Amino acid sequence: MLENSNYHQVNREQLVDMLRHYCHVKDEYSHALLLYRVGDFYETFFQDAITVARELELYLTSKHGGKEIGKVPMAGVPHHALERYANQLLKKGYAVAICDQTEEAAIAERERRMVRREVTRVFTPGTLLEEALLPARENNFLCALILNNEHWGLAHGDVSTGEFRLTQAQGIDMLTQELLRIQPAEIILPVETPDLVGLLRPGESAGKIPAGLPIQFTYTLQPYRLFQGTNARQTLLETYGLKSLEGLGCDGLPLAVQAAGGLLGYLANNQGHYQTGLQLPHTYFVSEYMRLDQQTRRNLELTQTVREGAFHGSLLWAIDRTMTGMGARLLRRWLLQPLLEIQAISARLDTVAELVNRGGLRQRVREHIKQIYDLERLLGRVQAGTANARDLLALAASLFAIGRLAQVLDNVKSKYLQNLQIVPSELEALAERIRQLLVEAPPVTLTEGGVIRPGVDGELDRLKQTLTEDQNWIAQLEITEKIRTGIATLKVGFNKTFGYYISITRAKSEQAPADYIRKQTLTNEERYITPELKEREIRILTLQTEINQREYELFLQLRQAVSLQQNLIRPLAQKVAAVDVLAGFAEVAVMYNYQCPEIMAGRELHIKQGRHPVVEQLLPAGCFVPNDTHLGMGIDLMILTGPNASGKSCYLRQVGLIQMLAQIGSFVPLLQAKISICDRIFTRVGAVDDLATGQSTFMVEMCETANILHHATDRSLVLLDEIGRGTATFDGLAIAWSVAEYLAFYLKCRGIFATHYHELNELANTLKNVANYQVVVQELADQIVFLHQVQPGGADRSYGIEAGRLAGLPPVVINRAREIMHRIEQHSQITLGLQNYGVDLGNTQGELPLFAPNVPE
Ligand SMILES: Nc1ncnc2c1ncn2[C@@H]1O[C@H](COP(=O)(O)OP(=O)(O)OP(=O)(O)O)[C@@H](O)[C@H]1O
Repeated sequence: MLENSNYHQVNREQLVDMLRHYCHVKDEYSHALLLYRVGDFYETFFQDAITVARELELYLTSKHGGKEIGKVPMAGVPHHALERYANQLLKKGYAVAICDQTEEAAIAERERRMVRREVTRVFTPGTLLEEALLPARENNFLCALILNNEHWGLAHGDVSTGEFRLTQAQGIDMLTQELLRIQPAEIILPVETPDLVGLLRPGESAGKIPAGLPIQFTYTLQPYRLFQGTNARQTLLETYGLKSLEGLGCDGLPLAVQAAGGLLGYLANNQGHYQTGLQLPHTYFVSEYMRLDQQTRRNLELTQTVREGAFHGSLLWAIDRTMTGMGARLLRRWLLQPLLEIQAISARLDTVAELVNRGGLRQRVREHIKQIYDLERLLGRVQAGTANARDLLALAASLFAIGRLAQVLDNVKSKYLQNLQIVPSELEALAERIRQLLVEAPPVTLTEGGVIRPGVDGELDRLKQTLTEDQNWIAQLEITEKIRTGIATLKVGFNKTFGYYISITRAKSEQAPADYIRKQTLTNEERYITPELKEREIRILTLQTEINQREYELFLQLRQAVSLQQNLIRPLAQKVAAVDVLAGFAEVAVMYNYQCPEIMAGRELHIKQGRHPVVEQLLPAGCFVPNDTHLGMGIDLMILTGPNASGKSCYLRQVGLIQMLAQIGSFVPLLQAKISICDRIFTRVGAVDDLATGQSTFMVEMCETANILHHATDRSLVLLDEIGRGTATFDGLAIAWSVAEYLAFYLKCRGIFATHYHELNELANTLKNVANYQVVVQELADQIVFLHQVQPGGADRSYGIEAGRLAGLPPVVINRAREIMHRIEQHSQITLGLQNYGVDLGNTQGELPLFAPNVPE
């Protein structure tokens, strides 16, 4: 059977009709798995069957392919379980094309031909609209990317919400970081060679995509013509009915325009009758936001924890109190794109402050927001033509809820709240129209009637009136016929095959009047029709079809009316999302006693009694020990020492997270703060082998450190935890020392350097902008008590041996270690070198001093 797995190689002339058609469709959708409707199943054949059976753990069977051909592989899924199976395939990075029967099988059967089938939908990971396939609180982005040497253009859109953004910049590294921030479900790349067009699942793209791009995403290779300059520009202009691109802010960004054109072109080609509902694109620049590389996003555990990759325990988990999917998605974006402008941050902070100070207002705002559905996704379905009556009712209910929200905002002061004071009257009217038109609890399907209220459409009411009359006539028929025939057991019934009939028991069938036409004989009864009954029946069926059609028409008109207002609904949804996020910030601030930071230009970072936002929520209430931080005014670099598990890493991250929170416009976990804007936060935390790229722990550490030293500025915040641990002690110390020196002396960035090399405390003697801090512990006779307090001064020794003792190393090992330690300290060249290292760096201008090569005689 496996010899027939390649559909390209079978002789199509010899195939049975259906499989020939399958191959024909497959030619067009070769990049996707083709699920082909046959009766109650979606079947796959040839290689697709083998793949689907393997991926979904289905039974691989076979189908007769033709006399000369024999069996071909086949695997299928029941039609009602399509979404579930398609979802599994999509998660594994496949595209799935659905080829449906587009007419009643009975019609084709009657005409003795094959039932008509065509592809009605292509699911690709980045073009999903189906609610069941999408995570509610995260975006599902489709990216399009074009490279021109070092320059690149990037467009990303979410067809389920309508968001669409463009940018252009330089440098593959920056592009990679941007992709890692967006976490696209699918990336479209142009290729010149037509036979390469297709889909590369995660991990399959190595060597097939430009070097340096991350390979963990799904890439869809598409013909270059979609991206070609004039084509792309034309696609953009036509899609949005524009004359020029000037208003979009991307006119001078040819690569961004090409990427956007490529993305729209791909959607147009792939979405069958579904339309793209992407809103007008918004142009942004990476430089508008604080730059965070993937390493820092990961180390600060912004959206997931390092160890388990879990949401629980991440910063997002700690601060997300949003109540709508729109708010949750916006918060994620804000978190990964902290702001750089004081004014913009202050606008958010002012709103949070107002909602913190006015508790009643905050509660009312949140109450109303809770009643608002995911307007962005509802609108996405409206645009795609998949929204049903329930969706429109949810949309109307949301618009009403926004109206009520507007009313509680009548005397607010902050910008974000004022933005929601007025709901456009067109939208109020639209919500009213939806409510008046649709019944309260409509069915999911749209073509079987029962959707539109009585009294809203004269035509529909007239049809329904006639239908009722006919139905009443039939209901009466039983009574009148009983009287006419004198048969008390006479009944009027209905079945799908014969329609309405008059039923008389066999015993009484003799008494049937002459105008009764016998239709069916059963064991105990005879069934009849009369010409008039048949006529009424035809009328009823026709009326029912007309009513359903009219209802559907009215619904489509209503959906169209909603669609026409998308330019009013979308911005309103975004305003609601922003208030949802900010009201969530206020809620967190009140719950955990966060304070408003004073945001400043310059380099100052003053934190009084700062706390780690996540650890404090994970520890029992009141257990977290707050600590101060002062950087940027005299002291730029803190050398932080302290025993294992004393809290160094926690403190380091806490400072980074407070800085982050301030720049996304949230209150911060501390007593008082002055926080200056950072251009970037860099982190080097812990050591994890990067097995994926085959780098050792130490090499990963060095690469990350090199990246920091190349890119940090005096406006950056650098958080380093344990540099130089993965090599020999002396190498490690030497590297740690020179890195710290470079940061403080050359770069003058603000930073914290946590280390077990207490020798680094010597640096503070030579560099004025370096200060020593330690996390203090209390040493009792047989144990160390962790106080988690950060205090000025350096630890004069490390506590590694102590930690070993607490962990249960045998006493003989511990004692021997102490002895060795003592001897090393006495004879160490490092100690001697540091002791003799006497250049006053504080007075040195612009030159980095050299170590005195002070080897003892
Ligand atoms: N300020 C604090 N208040 C209360 N508990 C804290 C505080 N800081 C840290 N802890 C607790 O101490 C534990 C150890 O902290 P952390 O991992 O930061 O230590 P460390 O000094 O970096 O250790 P190592 O040097 O072994 O990496 C944390 O998991 C946390 O539960």
